[in-house]
Amino acid sequence: MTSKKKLIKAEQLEIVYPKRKGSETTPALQDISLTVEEEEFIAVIGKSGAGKTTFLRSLTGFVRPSAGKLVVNDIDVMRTSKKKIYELRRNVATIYQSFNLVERMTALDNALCGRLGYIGNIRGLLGLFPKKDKEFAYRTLVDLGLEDRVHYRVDQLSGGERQRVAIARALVQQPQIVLADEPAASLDISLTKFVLNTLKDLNKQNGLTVLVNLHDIELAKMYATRIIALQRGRIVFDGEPEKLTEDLLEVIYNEYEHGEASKSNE
Ligand SMILES: Nc1ncnc2c1ncn2[C@@H]1O[C@H](COP(=O)(O)OP(=O)(O)OP(=O)(O)O)[C@@H](O)[C@H]1O
Repeated sequence: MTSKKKLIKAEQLEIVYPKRKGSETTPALQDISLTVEEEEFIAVIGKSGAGKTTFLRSLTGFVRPSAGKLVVNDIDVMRTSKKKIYELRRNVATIYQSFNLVERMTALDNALCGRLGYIGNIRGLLGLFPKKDKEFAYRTLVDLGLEDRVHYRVDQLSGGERQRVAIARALVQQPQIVLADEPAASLDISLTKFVLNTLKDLNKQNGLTVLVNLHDIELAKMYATRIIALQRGRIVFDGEPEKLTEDLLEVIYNEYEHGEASKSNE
């Protein structure tokens, strides 16, 4: 049996954001040690502010770790050159909570942006994408149910349609890893499942590695083969979904309520 490639290796990773006026500096992430192998489908869960987005952003060098070690796709994110970071971002696509689309461009042109890492910004700005890239972007939008929206400007699309354009752009990139930050946020449940099914199919059929931040525990359990739970920047669970107990979920999601309750009982 061939062993799977380790795509992400984090060792005692710590991330501290610069201090804001009048606030204390507490690490957004601390003591994060984990390994992600190719073809995993991981859901990252935790309360708002637990560090989920920070973790995903660190994987493509958008947030710089303060301590520890982080290697993604054989690139040491903390010590590498800008050129290598761009190379990394070509192989690791991100679907953002806020989509990050170019509003005045069409769905097709936004999807084509997924090819920029391959042809360069200048050719991209001039729209000099190879025919096969254009066909691929078109097909991907059609597969995501946007056939009659391909030539619409993004600012004319609904939230769910924009989300699908953002997914198309990520898939057109043909990445090894997809990071999805709360892809369910602006979608109704049937569209959410459609998006997660799409990622799951690519995970199973093409070996795509997926890390997805999810608020919805039921969806996390339904789709992921591994769940990582964060609480105040630390990993409090990392394992198979069936091992995540109700008791632990209660601790992770109701910590503040319990804190308040215990204070009022003092
Ligand atoms: N740019 C920033 N500057 C300073 N602090 C930040 C910044 N971004 C996030 N934080 C802080 O880091 C912590 C983790 O935030 P993060 O956005 O990673 O959490 P999250 O689990 O993704 O939350 P949500 O589910 O609400 O998106 C929070 O305390 C947040 O206030």
